Amino acid sequence: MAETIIQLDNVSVTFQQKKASVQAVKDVTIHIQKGDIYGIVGYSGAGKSTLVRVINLLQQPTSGRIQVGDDVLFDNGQEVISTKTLRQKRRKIGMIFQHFNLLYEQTVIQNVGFALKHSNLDKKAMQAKALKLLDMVDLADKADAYPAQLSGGQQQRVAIARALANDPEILISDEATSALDPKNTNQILDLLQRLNTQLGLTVVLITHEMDAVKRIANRVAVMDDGVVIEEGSLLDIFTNSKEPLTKEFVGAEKGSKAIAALEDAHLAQLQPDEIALQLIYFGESVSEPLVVTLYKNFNVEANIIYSNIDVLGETVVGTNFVVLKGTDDNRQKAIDFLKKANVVVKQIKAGDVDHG
Ligand SMILES: Nc1ncnc2c1ncn2[C@@H]1O[C@H](COP(=O)(O)OP(=O)(O)OP(=O)(O)O)[C@@H](O)[C@H]1O
Repeated sequence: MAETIIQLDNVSVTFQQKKASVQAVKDVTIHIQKGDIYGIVGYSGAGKSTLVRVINLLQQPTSGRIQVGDDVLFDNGQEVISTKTLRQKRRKIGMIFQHFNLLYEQTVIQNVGFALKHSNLDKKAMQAKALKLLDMVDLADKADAYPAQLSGGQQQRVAIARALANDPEILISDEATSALDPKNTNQILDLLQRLNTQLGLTVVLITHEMDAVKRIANRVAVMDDGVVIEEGSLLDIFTNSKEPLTKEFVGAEKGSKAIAALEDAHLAQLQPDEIALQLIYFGESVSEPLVVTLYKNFNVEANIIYSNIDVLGETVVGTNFVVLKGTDDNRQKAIDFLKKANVVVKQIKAGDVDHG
């Protein structure tokens, strides 16, 4: 059974400034399961960084409850954990940022070793552990280099090795790929995914890039103006988003334009024996066999108006907008058949645009 590792309940953060107060986080509740790669998406200023900083109480909330693992850190407006336990707890929560925050006058291995200074390891064991961590991020050969001699992606990998020094259970990645080019971005994301699998590391991935989330996250929260406006599994968010901002992030706008075109071209002119549908399918089913099968088995013609294929993590997701033509009975049989084949079927009616 899934085990909740981060539990934020009704968390709010208000910054008091001289003249005004800023409510950066408003009554947010999210529960992150152990082993999740949990994406938090939103535009700049949405409150993402503030929200994740409350996880290890780098930011004190104004109200709400925070539990990490078995420990309640904050409740009823105050810290409910000793300073010592909080310090230990923080070591089990690694963080990486857009700017790598490395020590530039120290070598790569010294940078990683620095994070071990509170461990009980002697110098030799520290050295060995730092090297092992560098090996984990494929940088053992750069141990004696200086950060400035490394690419941005490599520097971020050093930061990841450092963040893993105290064997954390949670890694918070706050826009860690925002300063990197697409190739380095993907390498870092793939590394986070590998660490998630190999170490069972729970990853909280803050980003404004939906592509990053799409590549590795299994759950997603969308934030806007301090509020989590939508939350769900990656597939849900991509195939069944409700909020306009979520749709904007997942690029469903493209789909909605297709629906608009569909409306213009077809919806107004649908014949009594026609129906317009949006079909979403996962994995192997592809449009061609579908069209043939519907015709062969049910004597229903399927006219594909728009088709798109996306890759979400390991899953291929296809979206088709089609017009089915056939008798009422046969169309219904075709729809039943599609649903049985795990295709999500949504009817599109004029004036009732479902962006999906
Ligand atoms: N220490 C602070 N004092 C006052 N206001 C703050 C403070 N930190 C953040 N804010 C405000 O809180 C809001 C949320 O900021 P936050 O950095 O959490 O957003 P974000 O989604 O992480 O954006 P970004 O990616 O740009 O950092 C913003 O309006 C910001 O100006």
